[in-house]
Amino acid sequence: ACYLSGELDVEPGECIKVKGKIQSDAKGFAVNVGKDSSTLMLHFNPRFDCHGDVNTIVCNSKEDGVWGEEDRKADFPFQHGDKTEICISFDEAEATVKLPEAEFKFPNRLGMEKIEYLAVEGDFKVKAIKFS
Ligand SMILES: CCCO[C@@H]1O[C@H](CO)[C@@H](O[C@@H]2O[C@H](CO)[C@H](O)[C@H](OCc3cn(Cc4cccc(C#CCN)c4)nn3)[C@H]2O)[C@H](O)[C@H]1NC(C)=O
Repeated sequence: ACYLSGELDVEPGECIKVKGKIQSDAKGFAVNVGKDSSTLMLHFNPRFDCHGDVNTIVCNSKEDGVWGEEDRKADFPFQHGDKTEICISFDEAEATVKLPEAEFKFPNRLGMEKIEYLAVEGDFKVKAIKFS
């Protein structure tokens, strides 16, 4: 897992680019952004085969340690072993996850005004993280 926490200050309109490689035997991985590990604007969790889900992206928020309502996306633009770049940005209404060939939206349920915490977990090898 790779965590950057507490010292980030990503504001609306700015983006976090996480570049890396999905492991060839990946079961799943997650990119979490928010205030800290208990307060997440977005838990972006592509599942190849875990928790009973196959090739499904599960998104959720977390408020004071309590998960919100899950949002399962229709598209699954990932394959084992893929190199990819995940760009996360947000505004007062929603978070946007831009991938090379897909884009997902998730409501900014907590009305967060900045991202101070980033964590990448699971079967994803981080090559670079850029803020722009
Ligand atoms: C049908 C009745 C029951 O319903 C199920 O109930 C489960 C428990 O609530 C939910 O699952 C939880 O869902 C939550 C989002 O909502 C979260 O993803 C949370 O995981 C947090 C978490 C993150 N990490 C780190 C990490 C991340 C990714 C990869 C790895 C790896 C690896 C090495 N191969 C490790 N560890 N734990 C998950 O447990 C299911 O979706 C839900 N299913 C449905 C259909 O509703």
